[in-house]
Amino acid sequence: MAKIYLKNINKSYDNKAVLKNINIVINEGQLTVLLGPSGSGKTTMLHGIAGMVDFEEGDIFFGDQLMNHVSIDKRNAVLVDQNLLLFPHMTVESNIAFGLKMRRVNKSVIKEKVNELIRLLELEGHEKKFPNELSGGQMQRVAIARALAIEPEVLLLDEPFSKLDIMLRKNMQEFVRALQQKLNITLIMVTHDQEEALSMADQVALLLDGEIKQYTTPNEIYEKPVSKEVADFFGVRNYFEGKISGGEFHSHLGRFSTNLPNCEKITFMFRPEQIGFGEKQKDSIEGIVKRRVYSGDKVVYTIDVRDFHIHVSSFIYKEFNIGDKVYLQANFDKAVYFI
Ligand SMILES: Nc1ncnc2c1ncn2[C@@H]1O[C@H](COP(=O)(O)OP(=O)(O)OP(=O)(O)O)[C@@H](O)[C@H]1O
Repeated sequence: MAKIYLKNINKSYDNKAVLKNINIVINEGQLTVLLGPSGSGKTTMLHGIAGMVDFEEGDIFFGDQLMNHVSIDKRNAVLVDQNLLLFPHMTVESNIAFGLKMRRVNKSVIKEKVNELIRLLELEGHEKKFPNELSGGQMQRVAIARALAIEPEVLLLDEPFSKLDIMLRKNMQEFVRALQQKLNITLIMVTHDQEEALSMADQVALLLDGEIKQYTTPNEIYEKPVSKEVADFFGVRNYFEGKISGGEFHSHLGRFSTNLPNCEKITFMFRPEQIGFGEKQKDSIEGIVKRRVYSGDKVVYTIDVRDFHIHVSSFIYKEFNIGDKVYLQANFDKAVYFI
């Protein structure tokens, strides 16, 4: 069911378009990630949903209710960003209870709710601490607990883990994903980190220069990018251009069998892990190892093929040295292509 619908949204700052004709339906009870590089408009979009920024054109709906002129406090969408803004003079408990106190909720109900959130966010033993006595991850969990206390319809997270170190970041990613699934909340998260987006999201919207270029599942956006610019964002390094005629792909690298129909111009896309090393045979690409970069679980090779560079990643058990002659295998029947 659609929870949030942004319809024909446009926004500009100083005559520069920051959001361009955004149309997106965000599903209820799912984790949707707005992904994109710095300056692509992610935060502006999130702030627009929260009611902190007015869109110039277009409509925003929560369910079937038009929210364009509904103020921040009436939207029931709570934003947590990297600054957290916990109240420094209040304990963990008081921070979490704050929104409920403001709403004049009955004291015993507040106590019950706070205890529940302390348990849920694994903050037991920290109830009486002040924010400066907490670790980064604990502060993050308090901020999320405080946001959840008022039972928002939508939780909005803006780069929530960007200040955490890598281990804590991974823990918090797993924690928040599990929490979102357990509570079945609608969560919209902004990040520029593709790994974070792919590992956490039900749906990913890729924003480039104020436009949504693709909006789909993590698997689909990674495996089947709709354009070269989407593929580039996910770090594709190999594009082979050419034409197809008579069951063969003709390119400057040679001719390769394919079952695609004739076509004057086509670009195949291969990730480094989609090209393999093999024996010399029909359709293999002969090249020389120019560079090898070891990165723990794999080695990434740059292979020189007639002045063209092909990037191949391989598990450690296939070891080649600079100057080695190698034969590459690329399956043009299974590859993604752009026409
Ligand atoms: N209040 C503002 N006044 C003027 N320009 C703004 C304002 N807020 C954002 N911008 C501009 O709008 C563009 C998009 O900004 P936004 O913060 O939405 O991008 P972002 O994708 O969230 O980037 P980041 O990951 O760096 O936060 C940027 O060029 C930014 O400089």
